Amino acid sequence: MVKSEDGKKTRVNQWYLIFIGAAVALMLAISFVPRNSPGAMIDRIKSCFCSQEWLKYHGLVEDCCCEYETVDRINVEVLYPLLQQIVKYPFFRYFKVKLWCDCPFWPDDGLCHLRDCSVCECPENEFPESFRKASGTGLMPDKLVCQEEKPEAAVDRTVDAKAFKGWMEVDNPWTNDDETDNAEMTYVDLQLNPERYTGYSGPSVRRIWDATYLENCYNYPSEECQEKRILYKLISGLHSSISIHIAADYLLDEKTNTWGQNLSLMYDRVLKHPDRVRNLYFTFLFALRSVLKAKEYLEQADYDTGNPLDDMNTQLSLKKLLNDNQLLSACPKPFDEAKLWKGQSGPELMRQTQKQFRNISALMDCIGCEKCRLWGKLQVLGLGTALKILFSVNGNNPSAQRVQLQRNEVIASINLLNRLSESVKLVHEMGPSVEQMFGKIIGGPSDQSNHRSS
Ligand SMILES: Cc1cc2nc3c(=O)[nH]c(=O)nc-3n(C[C@H](O)[C@H](O)[C@H](O)COP(=O)(O)OP(=O)(O)OC[C@H]3O[C@@H](n4cnc5c(N)ncnc54)[C@H](O)[C@@H]3O)c2cc1C
Repeated sequence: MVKSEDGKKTRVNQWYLIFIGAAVALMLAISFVPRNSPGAMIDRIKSCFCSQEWLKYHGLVEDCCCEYETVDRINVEVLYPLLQQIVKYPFFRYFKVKLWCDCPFWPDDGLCHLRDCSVCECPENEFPESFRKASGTGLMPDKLVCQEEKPEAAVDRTVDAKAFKGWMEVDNPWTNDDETDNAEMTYVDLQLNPERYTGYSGPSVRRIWDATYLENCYNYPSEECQEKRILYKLISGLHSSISIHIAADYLLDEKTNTWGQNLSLMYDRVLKHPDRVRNLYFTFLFALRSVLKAKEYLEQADYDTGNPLDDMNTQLSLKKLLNDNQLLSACPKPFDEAKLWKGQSGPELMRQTQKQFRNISALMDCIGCEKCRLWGKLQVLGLGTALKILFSVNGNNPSAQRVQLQRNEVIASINLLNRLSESVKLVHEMGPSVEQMFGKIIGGPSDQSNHRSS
């Protein structure tokens, strides 16, 4: 009896010890999950996160006709998946761009004014025959380009030579570049050159952003005028999107070439500043409105690149996006352009703003990193095209002139919309937890212990 009582006690003690052991093991396991791994941290935070903070992004997006919650929903359910498909088709992959940097503002910069300051391309005889054929459309002349040294900043110029057919050539009054085909133009495959961290930083790029904000939008925020505010918000929204892409695809370890997310950078540059997040949503809705307004033109445009199946799918996917019931009923007019340029000073204000935006477009030629210049030019052309669509065409007046777009403008508009859609999705999905992590738990913006900032 006693023996069996003892045995019972021993068994109870054993179970007790096993239980304690398991609990200790579990606690140790939890504490050894890499605390600095962003994924692990986000999961831990998600479990105790209260979404109150994120409520600051709710209701109508300022100056727009659509709510934050609706934007997030239609983006995740409609826009993002369709745009991701569309930009991979040949028509939207190849962008024509002048990569030389002829900075018209500060020729003594030392970075950008020299045409022979960097990469030499392969001699013609080393270049595949099929690519050489495309040189008639401007593939090869850009032999020497300027850029800072980082290898990740260089543009990969490999293209599919079948993809080029002529389109209408009409000038865009909002942009600086002459978009017509000429010897300085290069075709670039955007899929080979993702917008991501390039290591481009320092005083030369600061000068460009400063010039963009200070010289062109210097009156903001005291400026009362809505039109000026809108130009500022477009640039700020684009800036947020560029920063989100840098943070989302960052070179975490140069030695091992490890790429990943830099959450502290995402927080410091964008999420910490609610106005920058709001401007991102604004710019997204502005770009979306312009694409929806050009629906008729986009549905009928010629997407022929010599790849019949891809070209048919390009048109079908675009039609699906432009006619999506969920999108059109949730957010029929994302932005109301008819409110602008009213009153006596309207036309003069429009001329001024157009000139300012052309300056911003010209500033892209001062960017001392090829890949940044490529995406800077594409997205500024996308914004210029949105401005052209919204303000050169009067949608309520059937006799008004129909919008005429160049092929490159269409490519820029859709790729810009896709970039903004990616950024909005990232901010929506990661914003609350990243904000909680860096704003509260770690102790604020100055904490850089997890990642190196550029
Ligand atoms: C057109 C363009 C494209 C670029 N593309 C790339 C790229 O693809 N990859 C890459 O690695 N680098 C790119 N860069 C460089 C990048 O944008 C930063 O300039 C660089 O990483 C240095 O960042 P920073 O910390 O100095 O802050 P920056 O981003 O340069 O910001 C400078 C200042 O502008 C203000 N500011 C910042 N964000 C906003 C905002 N959203 N709204 C209003 N004001 C703001 C702040 O006062 C900030 O201190 C690009 C630059 C330009 C001009």
